[in-house]
Amino acid sequence: MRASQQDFENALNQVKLLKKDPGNEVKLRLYALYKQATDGPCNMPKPGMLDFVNKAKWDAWNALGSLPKETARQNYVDLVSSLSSSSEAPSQGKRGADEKARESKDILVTSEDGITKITFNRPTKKNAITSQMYRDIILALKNASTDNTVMAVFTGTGDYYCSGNDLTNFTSATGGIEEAASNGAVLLRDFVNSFIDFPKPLVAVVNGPAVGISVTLLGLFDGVFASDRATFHTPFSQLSQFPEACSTYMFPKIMGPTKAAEMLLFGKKLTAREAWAQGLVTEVFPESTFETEVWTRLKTYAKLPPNVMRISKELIRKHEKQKLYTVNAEKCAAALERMPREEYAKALRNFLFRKAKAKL
Ligand SMILES: CCCC/C=C/CC(=O)SCCNC(=O)CCNC(=O)[C@H](O)C(C)(C)COP(=O)(O)OP(=O)(O)OC[C@H]1O[C@@H](n2cnc3c(N)ncnc32)[C@H](O)[C@@H]1OP(=O)(O)O
Repeated sequence: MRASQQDFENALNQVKLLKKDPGNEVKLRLYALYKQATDGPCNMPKPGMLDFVNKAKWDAWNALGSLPKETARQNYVDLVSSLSSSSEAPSQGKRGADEKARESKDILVTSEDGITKITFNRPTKKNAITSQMYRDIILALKNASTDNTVMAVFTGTGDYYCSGNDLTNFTSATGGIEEAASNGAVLLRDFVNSFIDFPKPLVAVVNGPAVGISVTLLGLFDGVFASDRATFHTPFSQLSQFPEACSTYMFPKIMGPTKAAEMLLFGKKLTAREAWAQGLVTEVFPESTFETEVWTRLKTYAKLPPNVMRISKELIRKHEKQKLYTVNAEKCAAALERMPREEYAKALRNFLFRKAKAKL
């Protein structure tokens, strides 16, 4: 099958997220194929002998002669796909071997009655998600995809469901904010893809306030059961960040564009009942009976025929999957290229030093 314009655009985003520098030779080839696919055969005057960089680029493009645009586009997509898989394969192999045995204290994974329960378990930090927790969740979902789990359920320990990304995650990166942004973008892409790909029913038991990525992800869940104590807050503009987890696509679909903008642009915090009225939450329960009622319900659902639920989910998700990957890759690329670094750094400083300021 020929690569479409959309495949080409996905590949352009994919290149920005490569974990390893592919080297000059490959970069020249990518440049040449890109130019051929977009502008056609080389039409630039030859640079002078001493203009080494532009001369090398011109040579690579010119060498493609009259290769048709469509073929160049296909070759570009194929080359990026081979680079993406070769840069990911070794680390995934390694991860599979040593992470399986890892005990995670901040993400608890238990299995009972066909339900794999994945618990944010860092209550002293309101269950903020560290880089390791992202990796633990990717692994937990991968395992639950293939073992005898019927459904996976997320919940939190303590008074919060989850306070979102740990804002100190990338402040200690040795390579500064650029390295932090690049590592964060790759981790985020893999993390969100693991929710897009999860093949079985996925449910959130929102026991308390939810912030940031723990809210945006809910658009990818099949059921969201909330205590009436829960709130839903996405303060992205306040933090100089862009909404992630495909929420720019899913939230307008779920609640309509103006209500989605109220959350994602203006950071309006919703009560559980408001979130239910917008369609983000399936059902709200009184705090006093929340745990008993929800878990009784989920145990009943987990007795439904697993294969039928899996195939139904596949039929529901199938037409959206490619779109979701694209939206996810776009957001990660935007975080790398378009995030206003100064404003973000200022928002982080405000959070990190807020307690000291409050004492003044
Ligand atoms: C690679 C993937 C990148 C994905 C990006 C995702 C984007 C997001 O998720 S954006 C959302 C980020 N989250 C926030 O902005 C919330 C920040 N936290 C707060 O506003 C408040 O802590 C709170 C409203 C959640 C709770 O306030 P409260 O006064 O009740 O408690 P605190 O004393 O503030 O918190 C207790 C303790 O927990 C630490 N903490 C809470 N949330 C976070 C967090 N998100 N990151 C890091 N640390 C957090 C807080 O600093 C306190 O720690 P100390 O007791 O050590 O001071």
